Amino acid sequence: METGSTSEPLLDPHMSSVHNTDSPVASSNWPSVLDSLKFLPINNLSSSVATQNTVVPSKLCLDASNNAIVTSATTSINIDDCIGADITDTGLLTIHAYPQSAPKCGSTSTKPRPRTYSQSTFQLQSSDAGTLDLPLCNSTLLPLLRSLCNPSSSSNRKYLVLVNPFSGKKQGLKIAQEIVKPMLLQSNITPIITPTTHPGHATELMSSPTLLSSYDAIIAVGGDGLLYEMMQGLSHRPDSSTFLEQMPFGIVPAGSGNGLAASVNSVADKFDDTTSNVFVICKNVPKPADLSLYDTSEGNSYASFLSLSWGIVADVDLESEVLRALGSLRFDVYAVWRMIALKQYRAKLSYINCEVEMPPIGETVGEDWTTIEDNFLCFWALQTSHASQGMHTSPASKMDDGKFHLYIVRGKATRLNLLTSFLAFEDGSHVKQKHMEIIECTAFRLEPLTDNSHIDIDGEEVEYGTIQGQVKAGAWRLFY
Ligand SMILES: Nc1ncnc2c1ncn2[C@@H]1O[C@H](COP(=O)(O)OP(=O)(O)OP(=O)(O)O)[C@@H](O)[C@H]1O
Repeated sequence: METGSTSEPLLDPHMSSVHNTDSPVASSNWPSVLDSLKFLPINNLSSSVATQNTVVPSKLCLDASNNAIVTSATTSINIDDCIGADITDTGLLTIHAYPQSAPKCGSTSTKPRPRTYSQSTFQLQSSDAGTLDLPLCNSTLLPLLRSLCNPSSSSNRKYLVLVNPFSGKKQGLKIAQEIVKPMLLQSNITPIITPTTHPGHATELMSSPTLLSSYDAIIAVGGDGLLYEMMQGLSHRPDSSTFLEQMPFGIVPAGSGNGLAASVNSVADKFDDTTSNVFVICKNVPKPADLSLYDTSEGNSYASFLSLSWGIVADVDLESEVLRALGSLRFDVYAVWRMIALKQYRAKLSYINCEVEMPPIGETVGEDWTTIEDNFLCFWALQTSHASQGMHTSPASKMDDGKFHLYIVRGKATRLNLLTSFLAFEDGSHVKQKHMEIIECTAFRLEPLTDNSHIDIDGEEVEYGTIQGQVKAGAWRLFY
């Protein structure tokens, strides 16, 4: 709870105008029930009886100029931090908020800070000492507060929360039970927590014909691999494109890479932690995000939301599986080893940067495509800003720009060049390095001419050989 607001609150719940009046019910939209209510702040529920005699009841108002709910001369709650509200049978009103922690003393940094739970509870009372009209509070005050927290929310929402219990350090179920569930409940959303029981389970679940009618959103608690499995099921549904346009998705990080979760926090300007990802979901604003579709020479197709890598990045990602117990440290340890035992990878790369009908994979690309054949060390096609937590690999990527950004290091670069790039991925400064080529395109085809690597889509290995991909701009809806 933030304190310190002493100004007289303004009273327009839709914040469209300023009402210069002493009356707490200045707008016709503001429910008249507020006229008949007093709000007794209760900071500590266990001492509520004692405090009722000493705390002065106040009115509840909206301070439009500060975007805050004001409940006394000294107490205001920033609406942007609120995710929900509820009223108990005994008339206790609780507003659930996740304000950012206070900046360190003397700090001028504008970087996002972690959010922690702040509960503001009030005993509702009738202002004329009569009986509290609880049904009226529930039908007027509560919907108003909930709509302030989540303007586009509806009641009775049910979210499927799919959890991979074996992601990363195997914390998925704990995160779902201890962070996701309470925050969704505070937002008046019913979570249906469903653990996966085997690899491929998420793909199977996403083909269910009743998904759309059963849930209002689907939340993945795991690594990028869980969402990748879900996406393969979703992209092969007969109603795939309409389903993806209608169903909102959320990501909660519990894996070792968590590239999409980090990208979401980055574009939402949130501190990169689990609470921020769930907070973004609770604020309930799904937006269009890009998907890409890949075809392989073996006739398979894959949907992807994050990246395709070949060369050293794919080798590090896939071969480091043996070090899974190290969590995200496995990538650093294995990257050092791969740089010592450096390999050259040869390929033909073709790309185009406009809307295009993809040629069949066995046919040559059109004349308007650019083609290069060379030795490479690194080839990384990125769609989002972060390939994993702490790796700002594609600062120029937007969630819905309809583009791949190809990050390429050719074979003539040195070990030192490569090392400086890997170190610079953390803050995104590799984009300034001479040996790092960046190509923006809407589609590309990669034809490996050596068989000494892997192809990795969103962290998962696919068959090795010619592969081509095209971005489908804004093809799915994601909370970010
Ligand atoms: N119940 C399960 N038991 C064993 N493996 C599972 C289960 N559910 C899913 N998996 C597999 O776990 C693999 C890894 O999943 P996930 O991506 O969630 O975690 P991660 O690899 O640690 O994270 P990241 O992809 O971000 O690096 C997936 O390929 C999936 O097939």
